[in-house]
Amino acid sequence: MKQIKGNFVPQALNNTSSLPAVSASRPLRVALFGFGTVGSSVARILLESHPAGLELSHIFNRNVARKRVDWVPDSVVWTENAEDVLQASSSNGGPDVIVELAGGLDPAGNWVRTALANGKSVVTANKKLIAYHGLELEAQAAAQGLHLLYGAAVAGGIPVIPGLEHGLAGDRVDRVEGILNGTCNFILSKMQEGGDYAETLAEAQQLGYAEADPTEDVAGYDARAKLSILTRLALRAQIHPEEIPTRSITDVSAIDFSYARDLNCTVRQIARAGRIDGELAAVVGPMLVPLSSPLAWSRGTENMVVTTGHYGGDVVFSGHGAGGHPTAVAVVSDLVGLAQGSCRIALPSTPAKVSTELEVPHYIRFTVSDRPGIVAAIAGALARENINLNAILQRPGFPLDRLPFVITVEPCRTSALQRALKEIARLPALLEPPLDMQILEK
Ligand SMILES: NC(=O)C1=CN([C@@H]2O[C@H](COP(=O)(O)OP(=O)(O)OC[C@H]3O[C@@H](n4cnc5c(N)ncnc54)[C@H](OP(=O)(O)O)[C@@H]3O)[C@@H](O)[C@H]2O)C=CC1
Ligand SMILES: N[C@@H](CC=O)C(=O)O
Repeated sequence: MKQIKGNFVPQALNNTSSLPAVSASRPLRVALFGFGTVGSSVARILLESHPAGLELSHIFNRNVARKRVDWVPDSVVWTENAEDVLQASSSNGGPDVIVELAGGLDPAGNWVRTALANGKSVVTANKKLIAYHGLELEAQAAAQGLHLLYGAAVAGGIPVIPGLEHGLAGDRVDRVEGILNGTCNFILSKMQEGGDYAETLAEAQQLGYAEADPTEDVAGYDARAKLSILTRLALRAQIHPEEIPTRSITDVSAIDFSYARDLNCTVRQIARAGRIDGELAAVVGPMLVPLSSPLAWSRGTENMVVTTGHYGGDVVFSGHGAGGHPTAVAVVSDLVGLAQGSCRIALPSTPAKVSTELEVPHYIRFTVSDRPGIVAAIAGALARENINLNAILQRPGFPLDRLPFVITVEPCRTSALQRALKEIARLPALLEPPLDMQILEK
């Protein structure tokens, strides 16, 4: 496996930009839209490191007065009027580049469209916007000889997007799999050590890792947006994020870590997509990860992406996938690329449909009011779908009126397992729907 860690600036391949480059008479003027966790870190790096060819000129945010900080020089314009900045001509003191760091589809999408329409290139970390409207926005940018860069949109500070575009364009990637949400990894890796779900989520919010609405993180919507971007760039298949079957981590509890440990595994939120028998399969959710897998070693906000290429084999990208400074590094790297006149490699992609059929082993946790015949009834429902049991695990010490136990099954088709679980869910002894998680095989 080849390891790529940290961040790198893509090599300039050609220069079709209509932007002034570093060698031009003045630096690129940069306007930040959004001065929150990532926006303030981008400002810090621009002002502390002074990357060549870049000048922070504007900061836009709603209710901007409360955002002012003394470490930003007086030359920077603070404003709460987005239109003024977007319409300001760059030949008359207006910005050359808009850095969108507010998040969400609207009004961020409109700012990006207006910026491009007014001749300004855009850098963004907004995975939701890119997952839902990236193709349209890239076409708008290209039509005007401008750039739309979003290296921070997947896996925060890890250069996965530049790595796919500049490092793996020569391969045919058949599979992409990994940990794409820092908040979920922060929560699950702390739960593995005995931490409490709600307390850890609150901590992730306080540290600026979570989305403005943390449901985006825990329900898997953030990871599925990132997976759809990766699927387009790595597998060259355009899929709508909402087509990806997605499961929340909220149903995972402490007992699942105990049973996972008995199986030499832990639990992580995994996003995976691949071509299987000519079909494109994609899924996001909590899964059992063998302790021997590098994915199990990730802690806190670490993300990890493993791509499998037809010619080059596995490549692993790892690092911090959330947090102001790591994410800002990716944003500033895009800006440095713009200032140096580098441009993205266009990776062609075509529309695809997501197959929901996978053939993988599963972990299923049942919570029952104990009575004779439950295991036989469950085994019968699985057998009717031709699903083979692998193991039955029952830890002692739980009350009989609320008993959690686990069955693992051999690789089986998703649709067959869903039919069996539907039948099992009707058993009167079941106190809650079974929790079903895929088990990663390596
Ligand atoms: N945080 C992270 O680790 C990562 C974040 N990202 C992405 O980066 C982007 C920014 O994230 P982050 O910095 O964490 O978010 P924050 O919520 O910390 O910052 C967003 C900023 O934008 C402002 N803002 C939001 N909506 C508007 C609006 N309609 N008008 C004016 N100002 C607005 C907010 O103002 P106010 O204070 O009033 O809410 C806030 O200052 C998002 O797209 C996120 O998904 C990507 C990778 C990692
Ligand atoms: N909320 C996201 C931030 C980075 O994309 C995460 O936790 O990964």
